[in-house]
Amino acid sequence: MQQERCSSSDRPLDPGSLLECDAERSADRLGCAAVDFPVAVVLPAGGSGERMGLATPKQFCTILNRPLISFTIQAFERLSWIGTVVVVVAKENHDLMLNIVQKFNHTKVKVVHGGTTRHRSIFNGLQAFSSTTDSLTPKPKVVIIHDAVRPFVEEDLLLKITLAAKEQGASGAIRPLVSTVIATTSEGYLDHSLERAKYRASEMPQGFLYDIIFQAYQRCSEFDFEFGSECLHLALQYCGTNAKLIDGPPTLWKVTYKRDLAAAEAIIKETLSMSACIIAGAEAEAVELAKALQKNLKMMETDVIPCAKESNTEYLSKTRNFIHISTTASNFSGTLDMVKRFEDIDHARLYPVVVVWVQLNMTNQSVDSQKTEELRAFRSLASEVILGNVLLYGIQIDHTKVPEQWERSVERLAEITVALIRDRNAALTGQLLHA
Ligand SMILES: Nc1ccn([C@@H]2O[C@H](COP(=O)(O)OP(=O)(O)OP(=O)(O)O)[C@@H](O)[C@H]2O)c(=O)n1
Ligand SMILES: O=C(CO)[C@H](O)[C@H](O)COP(=O)(O)O
Repeated sequence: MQQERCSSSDRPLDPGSLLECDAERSADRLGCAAVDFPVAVVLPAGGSGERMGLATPKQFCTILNRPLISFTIQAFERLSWIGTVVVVVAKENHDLMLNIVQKFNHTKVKVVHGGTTRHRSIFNGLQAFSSTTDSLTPKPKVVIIHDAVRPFVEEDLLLKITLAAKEQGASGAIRPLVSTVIATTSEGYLDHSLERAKYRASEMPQGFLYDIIFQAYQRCSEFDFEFGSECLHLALQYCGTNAKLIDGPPTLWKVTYKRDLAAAEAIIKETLSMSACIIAGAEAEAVELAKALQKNLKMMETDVIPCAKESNTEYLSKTRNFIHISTTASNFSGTLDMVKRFEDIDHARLYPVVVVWVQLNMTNQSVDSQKTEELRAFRSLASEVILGNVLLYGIQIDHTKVPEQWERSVERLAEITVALIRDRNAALTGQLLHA
C-alpha cells in the first residue's frame, strides 16, 4: 500500500507541555456539577514490570520518596466527584500497598488482589463493586479504568471520559501514532504497512457504564483473558458498544521502561519548580535583595512576603518552594516557624518542600570566619527537617554597594536557587553555598 503523507493533526506535534500534569492546580477546577452520578475507579497494579527490568514492580518504584502508584491514586482521589478507587495488586504486595495507603493518607482506596494477566486483574477489580454487602464499594454508574503506571491524568480529560461513557457506554483516550505500524511475514519481511493517519494509539483512562464492562468481562473468552490487551474491544465484541474516542495529552504515556521513570521524575520536578515564595523580613537590604531576586527568577511565579509568621498561611498552599532571606547569621528561627507550619498542615506529605535559607552578609568580614558554629547548627537543622520531607539548603551572599558586583551576585544567587529547587537533591541539604 502506498503511504500517504499525514496531515499535521494526525501526528503528535510536540511532546506536550509539562504544565498539563499539574495535579494540584487543576484539582476540582471544573467542579463536580457536571457529574451527578456515582463514579468509581479501577487501577490495575498487579503486574511485575518485566520490561522495566527491576526487582521492584514499576508501580512501587519511588520518585521523590513516593511510590509511582501513589501519584496515580492522588490524581483521582483529589477529585470530589470520584468515589472509591479500587487498586488491584498481586497478593504478595498487599501489605506493601496498605502501607502506602496509610503513609500517604489515601482515603478512597480499597485494595483487592490481582490475577495473572491485566484483564484478569481488571475483572477482579470490577468484582469488588458487585458485592451487595460491602458498603464501601457501592456499584457505580460509570467506572474509569486506568493503568496504575500512568501517573499524569488531568481532571478535564477524566470529565470528558466519564460523561462520554455515561452517554455512549464506553469511552477511551487516544493519541496519534508516533511510529508507523507494519505487518511482518513469518520470515521477517515486510508484509504491508498501515496508513498511519487512519490509526491511533489506545491509551488510558477508559470509562464504561459499569454494567456494560462487567457483562463484557463475564462473557469474554479465556483467550481474551490470557492475550487481550484492550478493554474497549471487550465492550464492543461482547456488548456491541462502540466507544467514543477522545484525544488525550502526551503525558498519558505508560511508564514501561527505566527511562520512563526518569521522564516521570523530570515532569514532577518541573511542575514543582514553577513557583516560589520569598520571605524577606523587614530590613531594607533584605527587601531590596528579595525584589532583585524576584526579577532574576524569571521562569518562576514568585511572591514576596514580609514574614513567615503571618497568621494568614495562604502563601503556604501556593507553593512548595520557600526562600528565606536573613541578615543575621545563625538566625534560623523564621525557618523553624515555617517548618512547624508545614507539619501542621501536612504540607510535605505528598511532595518534598524546599527551603533555601539565604544569609545576606552585611559585614565586611568574610563569611568564612563564621563557618564552624553556624555550619554545624545549620547542618543539624537540615538533618532534622529532612525527616519531615523538608529539604533545607543555605546560600550566603555578601552585600556590596558596587552595582556590577551586586548584580552578578544576585544573578548567581538566582541560578543556584533555581538549580536547588529543580533538582531537589537530598545530598546537598545542609550545605552553605556562596553566591
Ligand atoms: N497481571 C497483571 C498485569 C498487569 N497489570 C497492570 O496493568 C497495567 C499495565 O500493564 P503493563 O504496563 O504491561 O505492566 P506490567 O505487566 O507490570 O509490565 P510488563 O508487561 O513490562 O511486565 C500496570 O499497571 C500493571 O500493574 C495487572 O494489574 N495485573
Ligand atoms: O494501552 C492500553 C490500552 O488498552 C493498555 O494499557 C495496554 O494495552 C496494556 O497492554 P500491556 O499490559 O501489554 O502493556
